[in-house]
Amino acid sequence: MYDIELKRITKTYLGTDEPAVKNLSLNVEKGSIVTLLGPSGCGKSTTLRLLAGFERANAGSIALAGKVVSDENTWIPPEKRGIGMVFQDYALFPHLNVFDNVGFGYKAKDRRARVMEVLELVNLKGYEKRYPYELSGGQQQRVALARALTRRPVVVLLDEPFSNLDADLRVTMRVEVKRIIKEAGATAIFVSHDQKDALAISDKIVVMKEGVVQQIGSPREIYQYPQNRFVAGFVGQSNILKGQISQDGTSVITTALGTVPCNHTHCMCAGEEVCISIRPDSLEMDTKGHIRGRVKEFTYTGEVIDAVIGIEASSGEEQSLLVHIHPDEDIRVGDTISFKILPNFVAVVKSEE
Ligand SMILES: Nc1ncnc2c1ncn2[C@@H]1O[C@H](COP(=O)(O)OP(=O)(O)OP(=O)(O)O)[C@@H](O)[C@H]1O
Repeated sequence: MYDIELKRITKTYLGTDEPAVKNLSLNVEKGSIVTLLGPSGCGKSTTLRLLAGFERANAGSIALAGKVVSDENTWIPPEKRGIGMVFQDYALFPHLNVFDNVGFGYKAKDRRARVMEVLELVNLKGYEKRYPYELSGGQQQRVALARALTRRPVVVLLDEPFSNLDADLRVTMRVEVKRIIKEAGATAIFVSHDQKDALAISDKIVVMKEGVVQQIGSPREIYQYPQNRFVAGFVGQSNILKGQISQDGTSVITTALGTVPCNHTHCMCAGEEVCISIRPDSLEMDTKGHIRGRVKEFTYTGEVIDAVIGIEASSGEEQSLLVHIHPDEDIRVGDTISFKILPNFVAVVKSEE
């Protein structure tokens, strides 16, 4: 059962030529968390606004919990769509305390009990009488989320909810927000331009560029097996190489750096010329490895060493590869290092999206 069904949605704003969203189709299963991920201007906020009913699509249909809310002949206004929203700046009412913010617009008999229930869910019991200015950024976000959940919405929409939080709090709130949404049993759509947020929080990620969906998949699918060059470069780092599938059609690709193993064998034909994406994680230092190169530069980040390795290609030219090296290794610029390639983070990618 899908809680959200978008069918061939197109939206062109008045006075513009190019659609902000082109022919977008997406089904979201009940209780799952989906992130719309992409660079600025890719159409993710427009998609959220179409779902909320703040904008109307030029073509296509939108159904929520099995009921059409927008198509050529149907228009259900935002307040009747059963949607909870969390805005980027939280949009709390400054003159209302936490209890009244969370209970705002909720007039049912169980108001007190329901507000206390959601406050407990977001771990803010005891904060009912505080005003927004008396709360930290993370607490304000919890209030915003609680308010979005009070009316038991079919769908919760969250627009860049982590962008105002500092790095540490962001990591904590990713885990917390996911827990809260799952415990509430809500179906949620996030908008984000941050790949780490998207990978951490989502059941499914929709990668968008210029209004067009590039790939829909689980975080693991998107990271391990990006379908095109854009996804490979936008979600994480990647080395893109040209290669040729081996003539016997096995999962081996011949490149200027030698042969590369690849587990992801979709759309492969023997002898086909392809592009491959090799994540920096799939190159492992190994004295017996057949790829040898010279350290050109590196950055120590604590978790990993980001190194650029210059490798002599079969053409005689030097090719640079981005590699993640264990932070324990004591490498210097100019060192010669050998690598082997692990197939798990190698994918054939389309060059055109
Ligand atoms: N009200 C509007 N009128 C005209 N064009 C608009 C309007 N809102 C957005 N656009 C255009 O539509 C395209 C998609 O914008 P949208 O806000 O959906 O992108 P986004 O991916 O959410 O970007 P950001 O991350 O910067 O918010 C952009 O080219 C933008 O300039």
